[in-house]
Amino acid sequence: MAQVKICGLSAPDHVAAAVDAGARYVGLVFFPKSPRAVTPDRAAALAGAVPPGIARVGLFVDPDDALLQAVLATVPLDLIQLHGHETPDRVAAVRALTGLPVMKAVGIASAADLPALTDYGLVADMLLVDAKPPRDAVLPGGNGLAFDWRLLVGRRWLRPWLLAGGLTPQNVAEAIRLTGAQAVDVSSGVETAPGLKDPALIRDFVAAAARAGAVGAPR
Ligand SMILES: O=C(O)c1ccccc1N[C@@H]1O[C@H](COP(=O)(O)O)[C@@H](O)[C@H]1O
Repeated sequence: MAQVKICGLSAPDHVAAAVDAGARYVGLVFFPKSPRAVTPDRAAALAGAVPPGIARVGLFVDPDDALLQAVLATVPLDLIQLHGHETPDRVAAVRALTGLPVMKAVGIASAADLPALTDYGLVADMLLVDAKPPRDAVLPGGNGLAFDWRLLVGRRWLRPWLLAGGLTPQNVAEAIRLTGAQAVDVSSGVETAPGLKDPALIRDFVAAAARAGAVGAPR
């Protein structure tokens, strides 16, 4: 059964929908340019409504130490997601600073992007294999863009990984079947407008991922 992360939750009913549907991870975005961004106070209230056993993931884009410390002083997080241009050294530094496991996102557009997953696997606790954003994109992720999943066939990395990028209730089963992903991450694909999560789409997504994972090739 594939595990699911629902990212970009910004309202209590989004969190309730993700929890009720069976998500294993919930994501809170601390990147001001995102339509899903939350303040630390709002995030603290949302994180407080997440039951034990579901990981609260804080998503950051090239954060400085001050931002990480300010958020962590207010918001109980279980995992840090780095979704910018953080170097391997910076990933290691964020782990040391926060004392939390770090998931590093790597953007994929072609086979030339795959070695970065090996490099980051040496320092991160988890990997997020996402679509590479277009050059002029405002957001480095959360754009609803998929990549060619066939690039991942037969690949293995040092760390547990999640597949992301343009996943939807309609395509997640095929993505899992092709890549063998044991965990998937979604934001735009369970929204009716940027930042507006839809409980029915969240339910459909988790159900589709669970069904696909039950018959998919585990790794
Ligand atoms: O969701 C955002 O707003 C976001 C902002 C900045 C960096 C990453 C962001 N989201 C992450 O991107 C993946 C893919 O999103 P999508 O499903 O294609 O919309 C998502 O899973 C988030 O982890």
